[in-house]
Amino acid sequence: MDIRSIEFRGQPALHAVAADGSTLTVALHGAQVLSWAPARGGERLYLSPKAVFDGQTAIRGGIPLCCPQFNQRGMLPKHGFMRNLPWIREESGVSDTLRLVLRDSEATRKLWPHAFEARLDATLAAGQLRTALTLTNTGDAPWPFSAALHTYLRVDDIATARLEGLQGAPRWDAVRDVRQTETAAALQFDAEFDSVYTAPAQPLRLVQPGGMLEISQSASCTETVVWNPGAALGATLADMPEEGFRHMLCVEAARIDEPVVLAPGAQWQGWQQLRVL
Ligand SMILES: O=P(O)(O)OC[C@H]1O[C@@H](O)[C@H](O)[C@@H](O)[C@@H]1O
Repeated sequence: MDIRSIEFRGQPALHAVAADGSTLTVALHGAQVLSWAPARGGERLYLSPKAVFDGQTAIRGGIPLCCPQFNQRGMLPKHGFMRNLPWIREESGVSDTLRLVLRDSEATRKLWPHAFEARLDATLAAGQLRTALTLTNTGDAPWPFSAALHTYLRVDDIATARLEGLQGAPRWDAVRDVRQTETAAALQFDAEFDSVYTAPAQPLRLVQPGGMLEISQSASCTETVVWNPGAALGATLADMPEEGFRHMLCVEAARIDEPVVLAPGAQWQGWQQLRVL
């Protein structure tokens, strides 16, 4: 894989081209994947044309890394701080993998008093992208964390997109604050949708008239979050165009209901894999 440093909307990023012609763009800010275009079928991720690239604000789209907190479930900024900081590139030692690393610093310790190393490995294969987040406790006391690979999948039209594979999964519907078992064989989206599911063992499938994408995640990611803001909430998001919600669906590999407590020296990894079917 050929990896080059580029500027993307004025900010430092890496652009990788794999042997089969598929491409990947990752911002150093947040180690956020911004684009994945397999050789067949073009771009698969949604990046808002109004996303803010100022080296501080969380970027709307691609694959934000939410860590060490999910959403507002804690005292840290929403979705933690890792998506708001610059990561650095390191050699992965593997030709198909791009690696970025974030270690604790004065800035992180002000928010969260723990010694850590976070690593993002983005691995390209034909028609396939795997993003793996690895956390290591580099300190001498245990700490708890939550995490999510908050993937914005590109959809042609949310009205015709279906997400299969969650039937039978325990669901917390955050919009209605209702807990239930999912009954639908295929989720459809016609309004705000924000739910946390117990992750099923089998992969999910995003089905659109134009094709299918398989979404799988590591067993260490015990939840799958599905989010689309819908028209009303979408209109309030300053960094998304009014019609932006029609072209995205977040399917997130997450570890949130039971945070991991990482012992000194211990390591945790969670991954999500996207595969064109
Ligand atoms: O606007 P943010 O901070 O990137 O968060 C986006 C969304 O992220 C999702 O994971 C949450 O389930 C939603 O509740 C949240 O609104």
